[in-house]
Amino acid sequence: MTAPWEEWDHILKIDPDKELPDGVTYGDLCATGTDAIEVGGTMGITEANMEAVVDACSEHDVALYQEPSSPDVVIDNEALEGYLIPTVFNAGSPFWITGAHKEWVRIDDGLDWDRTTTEAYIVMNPDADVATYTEADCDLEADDVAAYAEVAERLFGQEIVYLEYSGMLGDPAIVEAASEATDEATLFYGGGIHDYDSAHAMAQYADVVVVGDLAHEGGVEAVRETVEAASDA
Ligand SMILES: CC(C)=CCC/C(C)=C/CC/C(C)=C/CC/C(C)=C/COP(=O)(O)OP(=O)(O)O
Ligand SMILES: O=P(O)(O)OC[C@@H](O)CO
Ligand SMILES: [Mg+2]
Repeated sequence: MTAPWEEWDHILKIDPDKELPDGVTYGDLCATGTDAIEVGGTMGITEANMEAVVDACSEHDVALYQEPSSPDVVIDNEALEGYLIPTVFNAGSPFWITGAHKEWVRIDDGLDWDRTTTEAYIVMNPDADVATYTEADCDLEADDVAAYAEVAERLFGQEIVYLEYSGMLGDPAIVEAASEATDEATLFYGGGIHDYDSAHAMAQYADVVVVGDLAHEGGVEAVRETVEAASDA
């Protein structure tokens, strides 16, 4: 059976702790042509702000996924297609690799495994909240990244490898290296995509590009351009 993300080119990541630009609604963002909305962020995430965004998007015809940053913000909402759970391969503490996951399973006894998948994160921008939060070792060359991607796919059976440059545009040569190192896994790229060209540059090598801050800082047209670039690439 094909997983949904194998068919995707573009994800819009909405951070429930951030405002939308003036005049932009969640409905407008859902209608940009993106393949899926991922609701998540690192700081300031609560069950309440997660619910609010999921409810606002649920009236629109787009696949909705939650990407929780910790077990206590996972919500049980029928509008969700599924849960994409990060595990940070280059984290400084095992808590962000398997520890938080163990706590989640220990505390919650009704997990919906059929709708739950992990994302094997490789965090690349040392200045991003997610890097400080997980104490990630971002001092990685292309061959390190390629090796992490291969380990994620081959040794850990990860369906999704996520190259995360949150807040900055990454190096296309590194995205290319990760792409060459993966075969079955779907490669997500996220970070700094702000227009057609930046989306196109990353989508040449990544299977799926993730656009985050632009949803909060740009306009609907800017997001739409990135959707077009991802499908053209
Ligand atoms: C086990 C469960 C349910 C959760 C744990 C999940 C893990 C390991 C989370 C650690 C990595 C993390 C915080 C992922 C969240 C998604 C993400 C990277 C959002 C973008 O981060 P930034 O752009 O740095 O954050 P802000 O935009 O909020 O500053
Ligand atoms: O916010 P930006 O920089 O677009 O990054 C997108 C996403 O990868 C963040 O988790
Ligand atoms: Mg961000």
